[in-house]
Amino acid sequence: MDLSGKIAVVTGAAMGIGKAITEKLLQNGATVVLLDVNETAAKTLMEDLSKQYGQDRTLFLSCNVESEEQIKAAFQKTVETFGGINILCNNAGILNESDWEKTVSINLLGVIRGTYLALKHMNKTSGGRGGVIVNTASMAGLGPLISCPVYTATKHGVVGFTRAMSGASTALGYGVRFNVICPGFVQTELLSDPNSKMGQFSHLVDVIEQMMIKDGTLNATEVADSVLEMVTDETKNGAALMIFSKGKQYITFPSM
Ligand SMILES: NC(=O)c1ccc[n+]([C@@H]2O[C@H](COP(=O)([O-])OP(=O)(O)OC[C@H]3O[C@@H](n4cnc5c(N)ncnc54)[C@H](O)[C@@H]3O)[C@@H](O)[C@H]2O)c1
Ligand SMILES: CC/C=C\C[C@H](O)/C=C/C=C\C=C\C=C\[C@@H](O)[C@@H](O)C/C=C\CCC(=O)O
Repeated sequence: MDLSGKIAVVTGAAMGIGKAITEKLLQNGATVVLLDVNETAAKTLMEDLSKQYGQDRTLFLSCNVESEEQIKAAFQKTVETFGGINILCNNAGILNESDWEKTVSINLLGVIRGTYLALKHMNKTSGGRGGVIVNTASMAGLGPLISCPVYTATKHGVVGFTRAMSGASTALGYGVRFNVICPGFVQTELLSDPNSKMGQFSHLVDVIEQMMIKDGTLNATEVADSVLEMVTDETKNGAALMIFSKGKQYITFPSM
């Protein structure tokens, strides 16, 4: 897929992996709509992006992925401004084992909500352009992080939802590809002060620290490179890509 003229929406775009995905898509010719709740970070980023790419290839909309109303409005504004949606990156996510219901609401329900609302504009059977949706899971979506059981559950859910949506989209002729990225540890705000995010499991923080020492960490740009691959490679549909400091691997799942 050539990204020139394509319209992308990225959630959680103001910082970390979402910011890197945004920059990567802009570098490759797309127009990007940034959705985030952190208006301060977003506005600072937008100043930089506008200088680098011009005013007409980016738009920031304050949007909480927990809100159906806010996502619906953001997608409507996107279509009104740029004519449609070709690419969606459901990236927004948190790690909070204390407020685990919020973690589920953002990490899993937010991905489902964003997908279903975007399909109203992307689904070819209802007048959409088709395109691709790439969801951000985690390596914790492939195997358990024992210090973060709810986070693990949300990311397993994102992997399963993405793969099922890929099958449904193909079977129903939506013209929309679905792929999921499963990064290891990435140097972002989410990884800061892990002890404060693990709630009743904070005594297990040393497990995480040992894993980070053993497995190393990625930078957000390395993750964004993999997102670009899954967006542009039109053979990728239903793919889950594990990304770790020593490389990346497409996951083969048991055939049902
Ligand atoms: N950092 C890691 O080690 C790592 C590894 C694998 C997967 N991930 C996943 O990558 C994604 C991005 O995380 P990150 O590491 O860049 O974290 P981050 O905290 O740096 O960035 C997350 C962004 O999402 C935004 N956000 C949070 N809640 C939101 C909401 N309700 N609505 C809209 N935006 C919201 C934040 O404001 C922030 O800009 C998450 O889904 C996370 O689970 C992170
Ligand atoms: C505090 C969590 C920080 C970030 C979450 C983010 O999504 C990053 C996840 C990175 C790696 C996840 C790895 C999951 C591995 C599982 O498959 C399993 O193998 C780990 C289980 C126990 C690890 C014990 C050990 O190997 O030492």
